Amino acid sequence: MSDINNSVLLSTFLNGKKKVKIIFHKGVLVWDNEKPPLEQHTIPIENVLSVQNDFIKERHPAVAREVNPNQFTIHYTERGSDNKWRYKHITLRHLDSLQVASWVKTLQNNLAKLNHRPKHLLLFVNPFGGKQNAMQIYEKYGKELFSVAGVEVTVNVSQRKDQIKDFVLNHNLDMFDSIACVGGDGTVSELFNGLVLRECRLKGIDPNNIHLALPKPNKPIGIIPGGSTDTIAYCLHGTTDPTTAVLQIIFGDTLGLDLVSVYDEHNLLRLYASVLSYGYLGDVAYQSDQYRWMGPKRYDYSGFKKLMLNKGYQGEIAIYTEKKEVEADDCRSNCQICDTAKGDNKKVVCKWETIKGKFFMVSGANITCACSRSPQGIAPNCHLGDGKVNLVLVRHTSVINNLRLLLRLSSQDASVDNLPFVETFSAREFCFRAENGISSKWNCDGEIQHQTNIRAKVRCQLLTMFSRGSEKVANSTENKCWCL
Ligand SMILES: Nc1ncnc2c1ncn2[C@@H]1O[C@H](COP(=O)(O)OP(=O)(O)OP(=O)(O)O)[C@@H](O)[C@H]1O
Repeated sequence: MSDINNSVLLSTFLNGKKKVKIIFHKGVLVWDNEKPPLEQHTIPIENVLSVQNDFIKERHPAVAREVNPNQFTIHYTERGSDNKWRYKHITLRHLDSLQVASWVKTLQNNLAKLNHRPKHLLLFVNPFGGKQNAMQIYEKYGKELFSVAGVEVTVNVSQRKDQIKDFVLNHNLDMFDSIACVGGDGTVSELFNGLVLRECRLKGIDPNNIHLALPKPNKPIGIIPGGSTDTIAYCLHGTTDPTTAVLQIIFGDTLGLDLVSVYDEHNLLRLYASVLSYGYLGDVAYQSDQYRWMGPKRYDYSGFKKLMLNKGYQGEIAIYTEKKEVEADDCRSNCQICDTAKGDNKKVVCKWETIKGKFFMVSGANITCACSRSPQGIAPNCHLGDGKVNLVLVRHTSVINNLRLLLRLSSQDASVDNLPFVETFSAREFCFRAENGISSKWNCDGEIQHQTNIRAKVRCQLLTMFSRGSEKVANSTENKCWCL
C-alpha cells in the first residue's frame, strides 16, 4: 500500500489527436482535470482492469506481432448512478518510449498488488434457465472482459439438473481460486449447496445436525445473471446488468452473504440464499415450472391465476429471535450492520415465539428479494449478512388485498410491511407446521420443496461473494408484473 501512495507520474500524452494531461498519484489516475467536473476522469487503481502495451499493426497475419513502444492502453471502469459499471479504455501515445515504459510498469506494478483478484476462475453455465441464452451472455459480456483483465476462465456447461452441485462435490477444485456461474437463482443455489456439502465432507461435519456450525466454502463465488428473476444477483449488485456482474468478479472485492439451512425432522433439505416461501409463491413456483416453455412470462401467468384463486393455508409458525421487530435500515455498500455481524461472536439471548393463523403466504426472506420487477422486494430492510431472516407473514384476506400486496411489491417506493394484513419479524431460526391437513409447497430459491413441516436456521455470512454491494437508485423504469 505504501508504494501505491508513493508513486507519482505526470505526463501529457496524445489520445488520437487530442492532448491528455494525466496524473497518477496516491493510487488514483486523473485526467481531463482542466475540464468541467462531469467530464473529468478520476479512476482509483482498484477500478482499472489492466494496462497493456499496444502492438504495431502487422500487414501480414504470418508476421509475429511487435510491441509498440510508444503507445499503451488503460482498461478501466466507471460506475453509473444506476449501479451499473461500464467498461472503458483510453489509448495514450508518446514519442518518448521511456515515458510509456515507465507508466506501463508503474501501473502494472500497482495492479499486481491487488492480489485478491481472481486469476483462475471455474465458470459454470446453465444453458437451460431463463431465456436459455446463458452461453451467449458469457460470450458477449464475459469472455473479452475476463481476457482483458487476465483472468483464465475454465467453462463448464451443465448438461442436467444438479450436475453443478455434483461436480463441485466430487471434483478437485485446487487449481481454481474462485468459482462463478451464469444462470438464475436455481443455478446459484446448486453451486452453493454443493460447495457447503463439499466442505462438510472434507471437515467431517454432519450437515444434518442443525446444532453444528456449517463450514464456509473456501472460494469466493461470482454470479453472472442468466435466469428469469436473478434475485440473488440483483440484491448483491443492485442490477442484473451482466457487464456489472462480470466486473464484480474481476475486481475481486467480496462481501459476506448469509445462507439459511432448511431441515425436516431428520435431515438437511437444502440451503437457500433468497427466500423460502409457502402458500402463494410456493404454488406459483410449483405451477410455473410446468409452463417453462413460456420463459420468464410463466411467472406472470401462474401468478395471476393463483392470485384469483386466493387460497389460504392454516399453519403455526415459531420464530427464534432476540428482537422480533425489524429495524428500518437499508443494506448498502459497506453496510455497518453486516460488518458488525461478521465479527460478532458473542452469544445472543433468543427465545421462541409462536404465531398461528390462516396465511396467503409465509416467506422467510434472507435478502430483500428485490429484482427488476420488484425494486423494493418482499423484505426491503433485510440485510445480506446480518445473521437474520425477515419472516414476512401475509394473512389470508380478500382478492382485493392480494392485489394491493402485489401492487406494493412492484412499486418503486411503497413497501409491503405497512399493509394491515402483513407482519414482518426478524428471526435467527423459524419453524413451520401445517394445520387442518391442507398444505402448499415451499418455494426455496425458486425450486420446489415438497416437505411441508420444516425448520430453518440462518448461517451468518457462510458465503463469500464477489460484489462491492449496491447503492440506492432513485428511479426505475423497468417492467412490473403480477407475481413478484
Ligand atoms: N442442463 C440443464 N438442463 C436442465 N436443467 C438444468 C440444467 N442445468 C441446470 N439446470 C437446472 O435448471 C433450473 C433452472 O435454472 P435457473 O434457476 O438458473 O433459471 P430460472 O429458473 O429461469 O431463473 P430464476 O431462478 O432466477 O428465476 C435449476 O433448477 C437448475 O438446477
